[in-house]
Amino acid sequence: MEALDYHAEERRKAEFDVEEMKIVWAGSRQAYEISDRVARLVASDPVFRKDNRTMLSRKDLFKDTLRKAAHAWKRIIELRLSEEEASKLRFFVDQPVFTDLHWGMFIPAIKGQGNEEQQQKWLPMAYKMQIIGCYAQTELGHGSNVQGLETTATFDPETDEFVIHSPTLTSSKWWPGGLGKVSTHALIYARLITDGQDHGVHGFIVQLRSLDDHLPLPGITVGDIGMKFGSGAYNSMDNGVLRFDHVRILRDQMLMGVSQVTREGKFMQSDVPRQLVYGTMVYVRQKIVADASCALSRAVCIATRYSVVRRQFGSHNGGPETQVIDYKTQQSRLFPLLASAYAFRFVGEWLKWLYTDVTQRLQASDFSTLPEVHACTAGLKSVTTSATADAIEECRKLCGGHGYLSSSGLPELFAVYVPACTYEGDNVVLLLQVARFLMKTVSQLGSGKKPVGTIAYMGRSEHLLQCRCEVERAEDWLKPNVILEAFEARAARMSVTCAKNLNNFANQEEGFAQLATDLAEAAVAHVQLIIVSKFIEKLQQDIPGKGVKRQLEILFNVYALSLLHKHLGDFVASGCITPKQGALANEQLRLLYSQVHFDNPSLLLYMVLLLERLLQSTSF
Ligand SMILES: CCCCCCCCCCCCCCCCCCCCCCCCCC(=O)SCCNC(=O)CCNC(=O)[C@H](O)C(C)(C)COP(=O)(O)OP(=O)(O)OC[C@H]1O[C@@H](n2cnc3c(N)ncnc32)[C@H](O)[C@@H]1OP(=O)(O)O
Ligand SMILES: Cc1cc2nc3c(=O)[nH]c(=O)nc-3n(C[C@H](O)[C@H](O)[C@H](O)COP(=O)(O)OP(=O)(O)OC[C@H]3O[C@@H](n4cnc5c(N)ncnc54)[C@H](O)[C@@H]3O)c2cc1C
Repeated sequence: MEALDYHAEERRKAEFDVEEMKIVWAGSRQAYEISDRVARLVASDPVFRKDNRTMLSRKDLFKDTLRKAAHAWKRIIELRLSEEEASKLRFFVDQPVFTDLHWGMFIPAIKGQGNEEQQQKWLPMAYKMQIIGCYAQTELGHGSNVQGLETTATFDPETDEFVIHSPTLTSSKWWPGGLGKVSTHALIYARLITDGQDHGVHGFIVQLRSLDDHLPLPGITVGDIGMKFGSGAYNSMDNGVLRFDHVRILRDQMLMGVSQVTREGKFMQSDVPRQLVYGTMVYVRQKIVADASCALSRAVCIATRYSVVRRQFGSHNGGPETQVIDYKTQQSRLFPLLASAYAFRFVGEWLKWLYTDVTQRLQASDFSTLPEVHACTAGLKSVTTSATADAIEECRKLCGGHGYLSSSGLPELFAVYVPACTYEGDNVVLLLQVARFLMKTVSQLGSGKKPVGTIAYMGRSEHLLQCRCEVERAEDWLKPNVILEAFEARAARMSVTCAKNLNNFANQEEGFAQLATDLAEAAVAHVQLIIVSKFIEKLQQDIPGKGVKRQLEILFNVYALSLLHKHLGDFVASGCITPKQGALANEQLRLLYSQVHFDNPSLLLYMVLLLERLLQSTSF
């Protein structure tokens, strides 16, 4: 029987309800229906074709992108699509486009940092796309260090204006998406200077190009920064360079929701944390976490299908060669990636809730969860994008030579995805922000301030510092509470060890610099605990559909135990599990991969079809 027919037979036997699994993946029936509907809309529209992208010149690729953006906008208006449907349409168009920054950063920044009048002035034009904005923060000389930005905004009380200027070459704005060719306006971040005093970095709306002929306005030098990694990929985006030569803007073009400058030039810091100026980055980081599961599921879908169809070696008496999916190494490389896609999906769902919650709290001037939201968005963005970028490359390698062909889809997926490890915050820099949050929490343990939320486990560090995992047999590792305690103990012990070692240094800053690598690793342990705990919480929910919950339990165990195996050094070095227990976890992992194999060959195929069917629920 042909392998593919065989699949059809096996697929029919798949022991879980794929339609229900699709809804689990989408988050709700409504979300699934919207995605399915918009996916069909995009797939049936020839304007949105993407099979030619890697063959186009940069200029033709950019023109193609503009055509798609204009057509998409037209379809959104014609069909009166909701924001959620429009967002899905943008997702399925599936290439970096200037609208990402207009809708994803320029508008949210005005909403989050502008006052009422400014929102009423700018948002209607932005929503109608009468103006196109970009988010111009990074400069040639500074990206991670926002407080090091050099562009100046000097208040001139004579004329009630700010003078925007690029004093040095390194102060040139560099990288902003949509800046190179399209944007008419920019939200620029510059040093606010009034009465000779530097008040740090604030946001200003500056018009760059004429709304009549789209030419740069006087004092503005602007252009594209050129080709980027890969052929098609991110080259559909006009990342640009921007310099100001004493450009004058009205005082009310400084975003005044977080701080203000009066007519007399007096700087007023309202009673909100200055870090709200960073709020747009926090918003995008939480979106990037949700997007990671999509990119990862696409790569795993390609690698699974290849692994099922590809045969190599192992032919007996002229019979068919072995499917590469049968190889233990293929399974141990592929299955954790599928499990990660679901893990990132669920933690992304939770993070979206956390972000919505903090937004509501901010409206009531409740800043209590801001530090945790910063740590969670920074940490999860760092860990999920690093893991996803590595996973897409692993999927390429899982597909042999074919994985290197553009037509496999993997090279383009990789080239578009990998900058996610850098933009919206370099992943190492963000981990160090998480570490700062962890050290602050540990330092407050004795103060009686009870840690809450994702850091609550630190309140049980007494216990976690000496507990021993209750694992005598491999199957003990199938208990969620055993896994959770192991991950909590690892995270707590790594943080407390760092905190103790910091005390060996003359000052916190010196200690932080010397122990940065350990601190980053402690941050990863904390973030991986969050992902594991949110997967467990998902499994505690009511999950309808025959066999759906069972499959998710298998995926949870594959995710958690493959992580434990990968970081076994941390777990053993921190003493929370013994080498023997580590070996039992690995044994259980092999059983998870191959338990179907021993039952009977067709069941192995069934496991693969299970993977495929799981993936079908992701690849809408
Ligand atoms: C098809 C067509 C469709 C058409 C139509 C469609 C319609 C469609 C409609 C819908 C379409 C929708 C599309 C949407 C797409 C979205 C995705 C887009 C993709 C993305 C694309 C790419 C975007 C890329 C953009 C970019 O890349 S944009 C630039 C990103 N750049 C960075 O990310 C800089 C990192 N660096 C820093 O963030 C800081 O520099 C630094 C390190 C924190 C130090 O900051 P510093 O001020 O020095 O502070 P510290 O001294 O370290 O800390 C001092 C104290 O403040 C604390 N604290 C620091 N922060 C924060 C903080 N936030 N919050 C709270 N606290 C904080 C810290 O905990 C400490 O607290 P304490 O310990 O004192 O208690
Ligand atoms: C595709 C793409 C799109 C982008 N879009 C935009 C946009 O629309 N708007 C915008 O404003 N910016 C944008 N950026 C810029 C992006 O935000 C920056 O590249 C990013 O913040 C990193 O800053 P940097 O490039 O200056 O690197 P740096 O901050 O100089 O970091 C360089 C290296 O040094 C390391 N490093 C730096 N500081 C530390 C530290 N304290 N401890 C340890 N290691 C450290 C980092 O890990 C990194 O490896 C984009 C970038 C890319 C690649």
